[in-house]
Amino acid sequence: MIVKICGITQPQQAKEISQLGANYLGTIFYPKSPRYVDLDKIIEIKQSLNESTKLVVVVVNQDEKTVEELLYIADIIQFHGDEDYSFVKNFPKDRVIKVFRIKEESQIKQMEEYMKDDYCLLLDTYKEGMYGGTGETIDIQLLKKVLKLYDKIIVSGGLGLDNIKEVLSQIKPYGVDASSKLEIKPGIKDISKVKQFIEIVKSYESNN
Ligand SMILES: O=C(O)c1ccccc1NCC(=O)[C@H](O)[C@H](O)COP(=O)(O)O
Repeated sequence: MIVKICGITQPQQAKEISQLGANYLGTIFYPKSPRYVDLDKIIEIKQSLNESTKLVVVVVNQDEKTVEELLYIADIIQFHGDEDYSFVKNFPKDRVIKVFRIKEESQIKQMEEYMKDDYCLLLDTYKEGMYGGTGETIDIQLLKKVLKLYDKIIVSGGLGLDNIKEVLSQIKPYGVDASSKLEIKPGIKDISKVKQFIEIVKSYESNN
């Protein structure tokens, strides 16, 4: 099971979290986010990672040229905005995570073309006026309906030490993603919480 720790802003923390065994490490290339990092910082963070940790750069409605440039640095681009399939299909699908902020079952239809083409999807909490990093727990019942249809799903949205065991007792996703509940303040992770989160997920995976 993939463990993605997102919203990293400091190279030193990136190094520590990479060494703790995170599979993916996310950086936010979206200026309105309190976790925003610019290209220079993303490069510094990339240089801090060990070989086994992939760098994910999160974008929101970014232009095609910028995404192409980001792909020289990022291992994976996470489309967290309103990007449609016609835009997303321009990029190598093994280096793409497409996000759906889920609020109703009717959205499943929009996922179908991505499912057909074996994209990795990330399902996040829907919150009006926010693209991500809400800290609010995702609708588990709706999540279960999607997981019945497709495996390659990273689950996100308000995951933390208070709920990860309960969530994993109900679902076995392709991956999990966490950000704000593992922070001291936006963009600054609580390394002890991150360590515990990764240990819980990895031990759950090996015992089930
Ligand atoms: O984290 C942000 O500030 C953010 C802002 C805008 C778009 C995406 C953002 N985060 C992307 C992620 O993948 C987060 O990990 C995901 O939304 C879950 O966040 P949280 O509920 O805080 O764990």
